[in-house]
Amino acid sequence: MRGRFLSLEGGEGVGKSTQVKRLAAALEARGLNVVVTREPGGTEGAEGVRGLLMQGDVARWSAHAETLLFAAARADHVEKLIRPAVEAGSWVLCDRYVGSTRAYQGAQDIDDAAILALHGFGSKGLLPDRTLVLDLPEGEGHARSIDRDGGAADRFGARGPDFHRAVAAQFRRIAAAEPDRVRLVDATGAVEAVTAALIDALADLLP
Ligand SMILES: Nc1ncnc2c1ncn2[C@@H]1O[C@H](COP(=O)(O)OP(=O)(O)OP(=O)(O)O)[C@@H](O)[C@H]1O
Ligand SMILES: Cc1cn([C@H]2C[C@H](O)[C@@H](COP(=O)(O)O)O2)c(=O)[nH]c1=O
Repeated sequence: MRGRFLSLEGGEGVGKSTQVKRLAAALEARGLNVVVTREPGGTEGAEGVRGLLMQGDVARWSAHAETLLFAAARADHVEKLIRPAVEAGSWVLCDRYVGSTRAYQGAQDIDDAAILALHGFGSKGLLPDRTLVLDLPEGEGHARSIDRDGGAADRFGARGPDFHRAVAAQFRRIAAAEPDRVRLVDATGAVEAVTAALIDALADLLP
């Protein structure tokens, strides 16, 4: 039987990595076989592209070049890991996916239709069965990231508050436009409360 494909999305420091692990444990406790992965990355080739994307100066890549690199990494990830695992019956939990391209590159004026067309070409348009977008009030994710990293930032984290506000707005726009597939989840509570809210937002998919 086919498994399921779920993605966790949201801005910097909202708790995606924390919740992917907790959600995986909760699904495994229900007897499901779970594969945890992330973007950019997840396969050897895509992790190589991650290095190119995350390191260096903010201006190292234009928004257009960045969009192509994310799509190329995703095509490899989908072909070699995500699609085979779902077809083999696993539940794949992905920390970021094409929603992040729509939000982060969309926030740099890359057209949403162009991103989806590229996704159609590179990854045969594979979309998660459910995308869970963790949402925090402005500045809270950044504050959590500073606590976690002590101020060190990659090419995206280093951008200013206007950029991160635009990213959050894009995530909210996507969730409002696709309410059946994409759910906005309040990430302000304690980790246990956020996990419970995520499981709630998946209830109709669970066996
Ligand atoms: N519900 C929560 N309440 C308070 N702190 C939290 C909560 N969830 C996660 N954190 C903490 O916030 C920090 C960021 O969490 P995490 O690394 O999971 O976020 P992320 O969304 O994966 O970040 P990034 O986008 O930068 O990869 C970590 O130090 C984590 O322990
Ligand atoms: C998949 C994807 C990611 N990004 C950005 C978002 C983050 O700033 C980094 C990834 O860092 P993380 O610590 O692993 O969350 O990359 C993006 O701009 N576009 C994308 O498609």
